[in-house]
This record gives sequence, structure tokens and C-alpha cells, in this order.
Amino acid sequence: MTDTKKTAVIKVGGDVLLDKAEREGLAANIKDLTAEGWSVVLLHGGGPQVNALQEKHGLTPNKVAGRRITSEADLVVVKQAIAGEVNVNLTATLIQAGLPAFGCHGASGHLIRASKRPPVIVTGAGDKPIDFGEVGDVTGINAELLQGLLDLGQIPVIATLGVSEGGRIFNINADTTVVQIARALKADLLLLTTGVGAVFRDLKQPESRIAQVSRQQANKLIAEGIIQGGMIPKVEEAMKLLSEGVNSIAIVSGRNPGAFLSVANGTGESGTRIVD
Ligand SMILES: Nc1ncnc2c1ncn2[C@@H]1O[C@H](COP(=O)(O)OP(=O)(O)O)[C@@H](O)[C@H]1O
Ligand SMILES: CC(=O)N[C@@H](CCC(=O)OP(=O)(O)O)C(=O)O
Repeated sequence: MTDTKKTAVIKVGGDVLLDKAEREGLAANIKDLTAEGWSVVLLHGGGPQVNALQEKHGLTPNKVAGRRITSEADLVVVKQAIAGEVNVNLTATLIQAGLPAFGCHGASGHLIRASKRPPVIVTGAGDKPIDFGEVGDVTGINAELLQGLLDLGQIPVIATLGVSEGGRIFNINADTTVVQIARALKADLLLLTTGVGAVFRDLKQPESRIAQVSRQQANKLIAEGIIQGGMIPKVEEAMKLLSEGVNSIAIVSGRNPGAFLSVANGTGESGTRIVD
């Protein structure tokens, strides 16, 4: 049975998980949300962990426009690092905090369906199409399976991997995938956790944190060059959800106590909330 609990979908980057205080803070923040009656789904990446394991295997990380060109040998490492190392450790951290975490990966139960990204011309990377190898684009989410886990009171902790109808595994980007999960679940809230923990007018000045912006204001911050670099695709992709029934999206850090509830309730003490 589907109940009326609100659902939060949370993306956790691999960088956040390198740090013990971040991992424990994340668990405490999730605990706060569940105590207030939220259902929670986590999707995690593991970019830095993949880089480190590639180097151990004598492989050189190769990224174009933030996406890893993934050979068959690289995909072996991606599976080991993201589904093996990061998923198991993150699930364990949550269990240690007393949370009902259910670790899994997107290639299980057709949880995240994907197909091979066709060679594409990438801005700033020449005029020849780039073949990203074993990188996939998400084509669908098994929302029924996820909702079933939520209805059982579980917190799905999903390693970002995709699978084709025929069972071929793909490396997929966590930032773009989490948006698809939020959309498929008709989530009430999407949390994008990052080390910086908010959007700032000036990254060097913590007091310049922007607590809440409308979608229109966020687009203005991008146009003005205040939101830059890796923050742009993150925010642009996520903002599409605001016209699709997801009430708010937020940039937040699990390291800050009370941060997740602050953005969930819109009280403004932490993070940046983007609303329609
Ligand atoms: N106005 C801004 N406020 C906060 N961070 C910003 C801003 N503009 C650009 N950034 C950058 O965006 C980065 C977050 O994006 P990215 O590194 O892709 O995320 P992830 O932490 O998921 O890997 C931050 O580390 C920060 O350097
Ligand atoms: C296709 C692609 O870019 N895949 C990513 C998957 C991991 C990820 O997204 O991790 P973070 O959230 O830690 O960046 C990669 O290979 O790094």
C-alpha cells in the first residue's frame, strides 16, 4: 500500500563520502528527516573512489565535460568502487546510526534502466563525436520497486549503475540520474548534497549564503556568473523538476546539523532551497 508520507530523494557525491564527519553528519540528517515522517531514497556516486581505484589498476581517468570515458576495463573498476566499496560503506554507516538502510545498485531489478550513449559532439572538445564507451543515459526507473521498498520502511541506498533491457551494465552519472529518480517517484523534495553545502554569492564569504531563491532568480544567478562550474548543470537539471510537481530542490551539506530539515521545512538556517 502506498501511504501519504512525503518522499525525499537525496544525491550523495563520492567526495562527501571520503570524510568520516560528512558520513556521520549525513546519517544524523537522514535520521532527523525520517523522525519527522519522511520516506528517504539515497542515490550515490563515487567519482573520486573510481579515480583512486583506476590508478591502483594502472588505468588513467579520462573525462570529457565531466563524464568519464569508460572502457570495458574502466567499467570493471566503476562497479567495484561504486557498488562494492562506496555502497557497502555508506549502507553500513546508516545502519550504525540505527537506520533501516537497504543497499543495492541500479543494475538490480531494472531499478535504473539505461542505454548506451551514442557518440556525441561535446562543447569544447572538438568537432568529432566522442564515444564515451560504457557510459549510459538513463531511460527509465523502476519506481514500483522503489516505492515497494519505501512502503516496507526501508531506505534504499542505490549505487549509480544502469542496466539495459538485455542486461548490459552502464556507468551513469549520479547528478543526472537522481533527477530521474525524483521525477519517477514524484518526490516532494530533492536534496543535492555537496561539500560546499549551499549556493553563495561569494564562495569565500560564508555569510553570503543564499537561503532561498525562485527558479527565475536561480537562472539569473547563472546568467550573472554567480553560480558557476559544476554547480550549473546540477542546478539546471534539477530545476526542471519544479514544474513537474517536485516542490523544492536544495543544495545542502550533511555535515551541518539540522540542514536537511531546514531545507525540507523552508526555515532557512542552512543550505539553499530553490522553489518554483
Ligand atoms: N555560487 C556558488 N555557490 C556554491 N558553489 C559553487 C558556486 N558556483 C560554483 N560552485 C562550485 O560548484 C561545486 C559543486 O559542483 P560539483 O563539484 O560538480 O559537485 P559535486 O560536489 O557533486 O562533485 C562547488 O564545489 C563549487 O566550487
Ligand atoms: C558517466 C559518469 O560520469 N559517471 C560517474 C559516476 C560516479 C558519479 O557520478 O560520482 P560523483 O557523484 O561522486 O561525481 C563517474 O564515472 O565518475
